[in-house]
Amino acid sequence: MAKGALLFWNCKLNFIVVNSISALKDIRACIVDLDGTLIDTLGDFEVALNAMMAELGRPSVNSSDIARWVGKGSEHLIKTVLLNSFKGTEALGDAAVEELMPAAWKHYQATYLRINGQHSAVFHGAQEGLAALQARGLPLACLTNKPLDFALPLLEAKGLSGYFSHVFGGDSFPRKKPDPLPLIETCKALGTAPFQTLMIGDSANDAQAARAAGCPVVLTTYGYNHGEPVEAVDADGWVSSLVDIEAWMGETAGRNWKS
Ligand SMILES: O=C(O)COP(=O)(O)O
Ligand SMILES: [Mg+2]
Repeated sequence: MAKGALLFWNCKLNFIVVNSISALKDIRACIVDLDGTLIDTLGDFEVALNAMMAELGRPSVNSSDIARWVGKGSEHLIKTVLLNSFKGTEALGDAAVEELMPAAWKHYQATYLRINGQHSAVFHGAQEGLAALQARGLPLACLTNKPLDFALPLLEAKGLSGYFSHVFGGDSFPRKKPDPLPLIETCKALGTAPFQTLMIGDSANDAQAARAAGCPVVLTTYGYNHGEPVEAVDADGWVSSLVDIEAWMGETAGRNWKS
């Protein structure tokens, strides 16, 4: 977190930390990440990955490791889990993992699609936060590294689909976050310039992609940031609940900030 950042507490004791108020002045649309920002999906990942590991005769994986590895899409997650699976001292090398990938993906996808959303929960304040941004007239897009076939039914099952004019997944564009391409393409779909389009995410992936695309970025303090403190990531601000973001935009006039 930058020195001189401003800290604002609201009456519900959520908090907001702001590095750059000017970055949030001209926001005309928002891009919202999914896993770790809107929905706590660790339970779904754990069930799908462990069903896959059982099918492949590999040891199970725990949710704290998954929290460190999630965020760069399914293929990256499956490979990381396989590369870090040990039977005693026996580990899988890169070639063995590559060979297992088609079967691993088939098992993972089958279970994920079957249990999608059953072990996941919308984060406190996320739905209210989307509603407040929508009520302000801001078009919203969901941009996740999750495959689109996983993201669409999950948003539907959790009652969040209606907030988004567009939903893009990790397979919607040739490259995923932290590459800026998905953000640039999402801005085009929203019809706003990157500097007018706020990225709301939970990890360095979202922030790096936003910086490279020229979008302002706010991060949540509660998601999955590869096991690293999210406050150390280069961003324009941090929130403990999405419910506060809309108020924060209004807050740039007549604000009640504390240093
Ligand atoms: O890597 C994933 O599957 C999900 O990542 P997200 O944080 O971009 O939604
Ligand atoms: Mg995320």
